[in-house]
Amino acid sequence: MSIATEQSGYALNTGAEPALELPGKPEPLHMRASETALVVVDMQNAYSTIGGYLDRAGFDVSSTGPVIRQIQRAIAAARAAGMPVIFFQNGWDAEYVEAGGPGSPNWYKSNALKTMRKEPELNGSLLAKGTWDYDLVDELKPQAGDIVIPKPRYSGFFNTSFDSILRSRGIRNLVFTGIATNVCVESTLRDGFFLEYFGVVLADATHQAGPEFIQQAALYNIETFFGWVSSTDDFCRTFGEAGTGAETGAESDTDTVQTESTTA
Ligand SMILES: C/C(=C/NC(N)=O)C(=O)O
Repeated sequence: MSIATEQSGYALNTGAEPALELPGKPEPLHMRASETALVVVDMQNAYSTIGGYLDRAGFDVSSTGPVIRQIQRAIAAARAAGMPVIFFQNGWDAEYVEAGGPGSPNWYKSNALKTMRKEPELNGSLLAKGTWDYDLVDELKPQAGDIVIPKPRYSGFFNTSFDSILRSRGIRNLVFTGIATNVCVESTLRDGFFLEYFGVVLADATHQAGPEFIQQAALYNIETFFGWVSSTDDFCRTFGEAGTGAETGAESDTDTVQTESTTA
């Protein structure tokens, strides 16, 4: 069985662009580049660099290097195919107002907030806008034409402009990369599922927060209940590998769409 995500009579689709088959589990998907976005979830120092939040909170981030390289390849392919690349950046204002206080479950469940309460000297340094921890990693800087969306909670749909950005562009398919598979990637893909978006994870371009079996559990959940699982190779082969990805590290804020986050 295969799934065709194109809709007949869709306003922004002239029908001239063929739907391409992306291999995946439990079955391949048929999608047009013009109806698809590559989503790069929270590739910040906090989540993938030694000394960042996850590392300080006791999670293993020692094997995120290959994930960064796969994301570079996926970004290069998406840009070459004319597909929007949407970067999420997770975190809050410097005073943590957006994180929510004791009236918010986030105050109790965020391991960043918990770590800072345990080690007060870290206060202000984890996931705060304007800090190294909040910054996207050097290898994955947005370029002109990319979209950057700050988000205050695990799901990229919550209190952000994500849904409006997607709907205004006629995007129906979301191809996910980033960290962490079992937290922000899965949360965003799940919310997208409820909003009728087709979500695909490139397994080797994601990394979990927790032991390796958590990665497998998240992928099982996605493949079985909420979406599809594919690979960077398949994505690049389907949409056209473009270069090595080395050029994706070049920083350029010109023309990058930086959307506002709302206060939690
Ligand atoms: C644990 C965690 C995960 N974030 C993410 N980007 O998946 C956090 O933000 O505390």
